[in-house]
Amino acid sequence: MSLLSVRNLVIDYARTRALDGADLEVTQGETVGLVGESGSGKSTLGSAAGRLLPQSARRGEGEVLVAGEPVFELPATRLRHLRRRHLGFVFQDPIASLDPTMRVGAQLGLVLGRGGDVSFHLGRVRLDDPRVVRSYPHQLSGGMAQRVAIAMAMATAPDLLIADEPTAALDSQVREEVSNMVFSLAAEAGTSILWLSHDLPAVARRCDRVAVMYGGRVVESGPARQVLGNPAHPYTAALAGSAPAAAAHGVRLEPVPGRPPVLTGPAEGCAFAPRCPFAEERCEHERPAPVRIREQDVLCHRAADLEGTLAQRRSAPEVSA
Ligand SMILES: Nc1ncnc2c1ncn2[C@@H]1O[C@H](COP(=O)(O)OP(=O)(O)OP(=O)(O)O)[C@@H](O)[C@H]1O
Ligand code: NI
Repeated sequence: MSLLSVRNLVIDYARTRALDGADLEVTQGETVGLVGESGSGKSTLGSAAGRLLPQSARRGEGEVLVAGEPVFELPATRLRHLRRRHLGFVFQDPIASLDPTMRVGAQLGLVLGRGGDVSFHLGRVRLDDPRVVRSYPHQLSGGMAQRVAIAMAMATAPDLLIADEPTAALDSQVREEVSNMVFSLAAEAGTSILWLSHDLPAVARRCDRVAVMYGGRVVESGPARQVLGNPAHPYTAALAGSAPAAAAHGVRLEPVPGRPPVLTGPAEGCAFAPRCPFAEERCEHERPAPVRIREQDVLCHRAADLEGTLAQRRSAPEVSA
């Protein structure tokens, strides 16, 4: 069953078009990596799932269903219920997501409600030290604060956890530990994960499926190893081709020559066309409709012609970093 269903979602911030018709499905129990360069719309899509967008955001078209409920149409009480029962969020900056004026134990206690076992939930993220319960967020290291945030997000065993680069700000040793924690807690609870990330190798290792964003749309999605190992979209091929090198140097992905678009309205054609080595005339003027290539859903006019050629092209000079 589809737990999260995003259909043709259009989101604008004043003059910036952040989502330009994004589609995404997450089913029960699966882990989905959401990848793409900075500004491609990952955070906007993740936040839209809980209608947690900033005030300035406007939904133009499309819908978001969580457990079948239309998130943007719900009255406040049902929306609160949905967020509390079905969704969990963790963000990049754990300190900012915690209340600075409240001790950790008290915050977790609020989420758990009466009779909730605070030390049990802290124990699950290996923070059994009683001093943690009495600490204020700023007294914790980044890794500890993120574990508190994870304990809070997972305390209610949500159906879906949306994790927006929760390890990006952490040291590399802590990063692996925190990722392991999220994925094992979610597996135990049967929680699906939408994992927003720049770390392609980690997504390939951990996620069942991956969705690749470009210019506010999901341009390719499918089984993670298929999509990243045998891409059907030229953008995925470029991204996957340079990922290991980029990850090894600990830098954020900057894989494809040229700059990603900043849209101010609907893209006229394929947003990747100006950077695409395979673009034809129609790519500039016609918006690509989804096509199915093997196990992948792809937004590319040339996907069928290019089938089977992109995996080898990963080392070709025009698409590598
Ligand atoms: N609050 C905001 N106000 C105005 N524009 C915004 C706001 N948040 C995001 N944007 C713009 O919307 C587009 C999508 O941004 P978003 O943060 O969703 O991308 P992202 O893929 O999460 O990027 P990153 O990898 O850097 O986190 C970008 O052009 C960004 O500048
Ligand atoms: Ni983001």
